[in-house]
Amino acid sequence: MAFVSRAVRTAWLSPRSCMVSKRRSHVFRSVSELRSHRRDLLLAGKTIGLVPTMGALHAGHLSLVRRAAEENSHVFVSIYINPTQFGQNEDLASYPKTWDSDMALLQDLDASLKESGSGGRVEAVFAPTTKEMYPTVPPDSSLPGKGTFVTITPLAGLLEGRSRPVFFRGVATVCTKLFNIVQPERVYFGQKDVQQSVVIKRLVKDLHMPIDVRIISTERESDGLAMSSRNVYLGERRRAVGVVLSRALRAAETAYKSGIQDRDGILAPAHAVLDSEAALQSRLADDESARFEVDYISLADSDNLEEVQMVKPSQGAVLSGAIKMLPLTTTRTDERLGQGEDKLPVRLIDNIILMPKP
Ligand SMILES: Nc1ncnc2c1ncn2[C@@H]1O[C@H](COP(=O)(O)OP(=O)(O)OP(=O)(O)O)[C@@H](O)[C@H]1O
Ligand SMILES: CC(C)(CO)[C@@H](O)C(=O)[O-]
Ligand code: BAL
Repeated sequence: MAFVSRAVRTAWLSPRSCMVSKRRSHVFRSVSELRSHRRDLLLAGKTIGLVPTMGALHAGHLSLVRRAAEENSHVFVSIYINPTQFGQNEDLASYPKTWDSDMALLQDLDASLKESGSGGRVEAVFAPTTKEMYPTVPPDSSLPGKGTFVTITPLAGLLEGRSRPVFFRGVATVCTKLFNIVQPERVYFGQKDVQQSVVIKRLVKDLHMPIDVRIISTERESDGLAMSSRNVYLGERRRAVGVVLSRALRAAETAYKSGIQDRDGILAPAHAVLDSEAALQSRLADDESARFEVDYISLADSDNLEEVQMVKPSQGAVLSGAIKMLPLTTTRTDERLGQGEDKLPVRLIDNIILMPKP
């Protein structure tokens, strides 16, 4: 049954929460209420797994929550679209918000955890206001920017950081805040955002945070596209072409698995897949093509994400990439468009870990 704390809290309002078989869970908006509840749980000997998210939940997020429930008695999910990680020309304003379905998904998952009778529960959602998260000065996405920030160099400037210069400063800062507020035993992040996972591990190590960082494998659509909240921007045409990134990385992985260790030998098949798809799209008419730009294809060291020329079989490496699906210039009335009618560019990222070989 639900833990009763002194904290003021809001029961989830979905009609499903009225069903007897479901447990009451809590939504915290303020730091002080959450802390009070967390203290009670600590005194009761409970363990907390935190899953930080920006909402618009999908099966990838749920796999993190499920793992957290296997390893902790209580799971906290944060839902907060953090402004400081969005550059000034990025999609902060249009980032998908699906609060009701997020709550329903978490509640259904909690009900199935209860039914299975094993593991922890989805205890609480932390959905703070921006004033609560940035109490002193309004969040700033400019460089150098005003505020209290956590920066991790040079790691945060590589790969994603080259195209999104404030991204990891924002992520490291907001995660430090979340970790300080929730004080979880364990935190759960997705492999899909591989550089983010390396940044978080570094943050926890360098700032001596007593937290275990767990990285959970990427959930994919049946054709291989990595699930992502931003996929809702992809209508059917861009969605079909977007899988090219995953195909390209798989081709490179196949080369590695066949025994190739040098950078060019591993990456050439990935570039061949991307070039051939780009050529195909450029031959199609504007109302049939979905064009994209390749930001990077990287073969890097798994600890510091510096590019490598050779993969040492004993160490493996990280193969990662990013492409930008360009807005459609001409749409047809007979096609299904994405959120925003395919007028927004969409950045897709993906990666594969090249495992060390025995
Ligand atoms: N397909 C996935 N499989 C496993 N974990 C995922 C997947 N997608 C996202 N995550 C993880 O969920 C957490 C929250 O991510 P976030 O809310 O930004 O969702 P997202 O799908 O990555 O959205 P975005 O489109 O912003 O990249 C992160 O740790 C992220 O790595
Ligand atoms: C970790 C995170 C919740 C920080 O805002 C975000 O970057 C995300 O959802 O991956
Ligand atoms: N999934 C990482 C959050 C972002 O891209 O802003």
